[in-house]
Amino acid sequence: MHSESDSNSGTTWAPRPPPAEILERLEEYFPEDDVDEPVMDAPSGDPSPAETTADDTPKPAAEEHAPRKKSIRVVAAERHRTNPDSGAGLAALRKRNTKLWVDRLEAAPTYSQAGLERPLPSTSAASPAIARPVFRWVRGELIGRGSYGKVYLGLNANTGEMMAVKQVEMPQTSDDKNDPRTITIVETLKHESETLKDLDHPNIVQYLGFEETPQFMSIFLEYVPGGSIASCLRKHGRFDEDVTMSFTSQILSGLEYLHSQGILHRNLKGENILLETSGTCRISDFAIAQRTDDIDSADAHATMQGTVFWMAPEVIDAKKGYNAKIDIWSVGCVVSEMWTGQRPWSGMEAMAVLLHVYKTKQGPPIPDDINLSPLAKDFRQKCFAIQPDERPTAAKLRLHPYLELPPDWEFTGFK
Ligand SMILES: Nc1ncnc2c1ncn2[C@@H]1O[C@H](COP(=O)(O)OP(=O)(O)OP(=O)(O)O)[C@@H](O)[C@H]1O
Repeated sequence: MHSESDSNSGTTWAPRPPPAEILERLEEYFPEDDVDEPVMDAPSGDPSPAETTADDTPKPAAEEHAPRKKSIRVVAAERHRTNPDSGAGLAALRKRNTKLWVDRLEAAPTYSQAGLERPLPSTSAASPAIARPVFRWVRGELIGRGSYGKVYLGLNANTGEMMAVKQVEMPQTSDDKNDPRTITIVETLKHESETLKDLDHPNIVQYLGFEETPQFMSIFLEYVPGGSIASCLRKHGRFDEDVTMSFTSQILSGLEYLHSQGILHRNLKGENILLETSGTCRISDFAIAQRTDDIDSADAHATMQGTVFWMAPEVIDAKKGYNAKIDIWSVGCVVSEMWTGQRPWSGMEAMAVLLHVYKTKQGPPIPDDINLSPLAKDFRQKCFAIQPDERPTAAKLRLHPYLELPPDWEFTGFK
């Protein structure tokens, strides 16, 4: 088994293994299943899901009744050959194809190889009437752990696509079923699924599906191999300015989209921004995201939610409510992380920060040895304006001259 630290044996800077490496050592990353056992139906001429269109043309009888069996390794290798992981454009295309494939299965569910397949109930808990879609998947090694669940590597055995599977255990005993913490954990994952399921943007982690079995509730997400901004800062130290500018623009682009959908993220921090090896940022962790009818007006029922070091003053003093501008403050904190290589308010305990921000309404300081340009200082000031209304929207902040990069700039990894 691989730990987070030893799984980076490839040539990439990314702390998680890239799909090509996983493919090479599939049996190590998916130890719970026999990846070489021929199990997947593979009628001759079956197109890869990425090429699949709604083709109802009847097949010759001989072809229809002569299924071959393929192993998961073969399916995954075929997928990787036709669609190697490379860049946001392809990734976006791949995401839509995966969704299509699930829809297609929904229309014609097949239940065959026991043990390998796990039936998916409706992608929406609120619409139980929909036929249960199926895709067969296998669970691999643990790649992350959060306060609400565990995240595993997963493989869609129908398409060969790598996934991240965020799972929580379903309560089994009557004590568990009445335990408020267990109930919260399950409800939180359902809430995250509901929030993510309709989102589609290159800077938001792509949702692929939802499953509930008697043992587990799971959501399927696109596998993002680069780790988080926070883990890359821990590994490589503070980023070069152009990388910080690029990542900030992308975070703001994802946030502009989220706000346009009436969603407040409420927990933006370096740990929750995942990276593709191409340098594409994906906002993740929608556990406490909130839908609102009007992102500009302060919600009277707002509660103190989020992670203290990234929290805006009006979240700490939530009596008057807050609006989407709390996410802009948090963006300022994430940019501080990238400038300094440290979490905001480094060296201070949560309670002290809470009191300090409540009293002073100031953003986290930048150490003296870090010289910010006048444009960077202006950007920072705008994020940490005390009055939420004086903070720019994500759409406006994205146009700040601090973020201007040469048009031919490309991410080439961390030094
Ligand atoms: N799509 C993904 N691809 C790769 N790794 C992922 C993916 N989603 C999550 N992870 C990993 O799993 C970890 C935990 O995920 P996540 O933050 O979503 O869980 P959580 O329980 O909501 O955490 P939190 O305590 O921050 O609320 C992440 O830090 C990341 O390392």
